[in-house]
Amino acid sequence: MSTELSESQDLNGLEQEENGTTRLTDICSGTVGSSMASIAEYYAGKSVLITGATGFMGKVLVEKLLRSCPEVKALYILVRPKAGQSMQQRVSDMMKCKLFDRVREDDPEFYQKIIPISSELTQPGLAISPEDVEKLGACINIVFHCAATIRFDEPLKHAVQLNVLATQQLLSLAHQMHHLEAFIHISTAYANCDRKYIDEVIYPPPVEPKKLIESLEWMDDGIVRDITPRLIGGRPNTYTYTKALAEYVVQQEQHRLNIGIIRPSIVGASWQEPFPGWIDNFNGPSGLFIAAGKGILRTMRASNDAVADFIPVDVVINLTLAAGWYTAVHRPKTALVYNCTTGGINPFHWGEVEHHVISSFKRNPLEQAFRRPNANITSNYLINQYWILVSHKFPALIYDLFLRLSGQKPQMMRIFNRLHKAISLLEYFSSQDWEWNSENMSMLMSQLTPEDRKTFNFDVRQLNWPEYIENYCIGTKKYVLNEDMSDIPAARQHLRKLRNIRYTFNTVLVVFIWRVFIARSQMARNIWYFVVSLCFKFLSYFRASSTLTN
Ligand SMILES: CCCCCCCCCCCCCCCCCC(=O)SCCNC(=O)CCNC(=O)[C@H](O)C(C)(C)COP(=O)(O)OP(=O)(O)OC[C@H]1O[C@@H](n2cnc3c(N)ncnc32)[C@H](O)[C@@H]1OP(=O)(O)O
Ligand SMILES: NC(=O)C1=CN([C@@H]2O[C@H](COP(=O)(O)OP(=O)(O)OC[C@H]3O[C@@H](n4cnc5c(N)ncnc54)[C@H](OP(=O)(O)O)[C@@H]3O)[C@@H](O)[C@H]2O)C=CC1
Repeated sequence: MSTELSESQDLNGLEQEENGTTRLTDICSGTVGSSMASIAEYYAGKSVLITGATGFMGKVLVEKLLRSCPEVKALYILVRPKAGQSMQQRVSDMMKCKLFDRVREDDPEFYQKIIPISSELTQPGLAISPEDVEKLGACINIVFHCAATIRFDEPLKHAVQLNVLATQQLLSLAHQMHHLEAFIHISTAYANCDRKYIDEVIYPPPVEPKKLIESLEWMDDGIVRDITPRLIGGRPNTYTYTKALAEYVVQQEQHRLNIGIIRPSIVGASWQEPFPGWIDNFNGPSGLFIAAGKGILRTMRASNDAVADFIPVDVVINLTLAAGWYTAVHRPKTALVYNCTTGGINPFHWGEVEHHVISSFKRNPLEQAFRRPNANITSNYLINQYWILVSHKFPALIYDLFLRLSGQKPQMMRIFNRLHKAISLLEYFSSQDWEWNSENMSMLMSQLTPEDRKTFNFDVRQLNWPEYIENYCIGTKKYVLNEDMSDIPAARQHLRKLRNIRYTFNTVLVVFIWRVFIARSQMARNIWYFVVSLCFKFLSYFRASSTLTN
């Protein structure tokens, strides 16, 4: 099929818009796209460098590459020793993980393709040995940079060190790679959350990163802590601030490297691959889902009608691999940004999240729940404070009292304090709406062959949210909490016990309040006698009518 290209479009299928946005244009679908190698063919024989491979998204990336691009030559992963475990021990533990079951089935020797490289990203030169630098320089074809600190309460200095400086150092390393074809940087859709409409462009940075890095070098931690709120301005935390700076740092290299930037929104459990519901951490909404499932989280500030922009981890990874392929094959002149979001295509709202999470945990309860799952979200500050008092603090107090009386250590108040800290950091994202342009994601899809569209599916129009949330909740039970599905009948029984305790407690409370009331008020006594005599009259009427009919 031949298609004429307009003057504003180059042969790579890229279009530079007036506002600086670089777009993939659908005009090259069926021209360049059909004449190219498929994604798996492209990765065949390639050596890939991955940072953050031990993290949530990194692991899924490694798994997908090994499973769907079986001819890939080698995956070099930058890993540090951690928590008393050596680098080798960590990598071998990672490969035993259930996530790799399908790859293991296909190729039991898959681990031979994974080559760990010792690296601590906060150190000069990323603490990579000169021999390893040479090795990487000689063989790497594609870099996927996933590593970051994703903590919302990270001190600014450390967040800059890891999210900005390490990115800069990785780019320097990339310059030494003689066969590099693409550098893919994982950012976040919230890097520019101080804006309501977010296009697929790199916005001017809040501060020149070089100047900030120089200033932070001489400032002590106290000064940095004091000026952090002023520096981050409209952003809620150091994470989004430093991710925005990192994008700018990456963009500076766009004329020397082929760059793609992926901006996922709230990354959740897997949708389809390697199996539905894979999740292995408490980050983002997962910890709150679990807290709701355990009956601990009862109230939270969120806007029912705001879009909950979840994106399944397998969708992000499929898009990332497709973007790696596209960047390497088409070598765009400027960095391409992919907003990897669902809100504009297949919106789902926080009110719906609440409904489906709670009903899912009622069907598939977690073990040893504190109370029956029942959480309400509200955008009203006062209502939320009221429920925090009644449904969080009061039960925690009673339970801790019970623990104390039975000679155990109180713990519920501590758990609630941690929950409230997490909520205070997350509420910003659940209380408002953003609009992302995700045209590059749709356009990239149009560049794939029908086969690749299936193997590297990132078409979120097909996502059925209730089903996804159900699998997500089951995933938190199975893979985060390591609970057995065969225990569900016992967990249901436990919920019934909790319901009976609640009924009994409520009845005792009502009788108690009523007794106190009756003792103090003549009017309450009169109402009480009236209700009791009415009941007696009813009873005698029924007795009489049943005697007559007999
Ligand atoms: C039904 C209603 C539902 C409504 C739901 C509404 C949900 C709204 C959610 C909005 C989410 C918005 C996310 C926005 C994401 C932006 C996207 C990104 O780019 S950014 C990417 C997203 N980035 C983020 O999401 C980062 C956000 N998280 C943070 O910044 C921090 O975790 C923290 C500050 C919240 C808590 O810090 P701290 O108190 O210091 O606690 P640590 O973390 O250090 O954990 C200590 C230990 O406790 C363990 N554990 C944790 N939770 C639980 C739990 N629930 N249980 C049991 N255990 C739990 C944990 O495993 C750890 O164990 P170990 O390893 O020691 O053995
Ligand atoms: N999860 C989400 O909701 C979203 C994530 N993102 C982005 O996706 C990327 C991956 O996130 P995710 O997988 O969830 O994060 P994780 O926290 O699960 O993983 C972070 C990875 O970075 C590595 N890392 C952190 N510090 C260092 C260090 N000093 N030296 C070497 N390696 C280090 C970690 O290694 P180690 O195991 O040794 O700690 C880990 O492999 C990040 O760039 C994040 O900004 C974007 C949007 C949403």
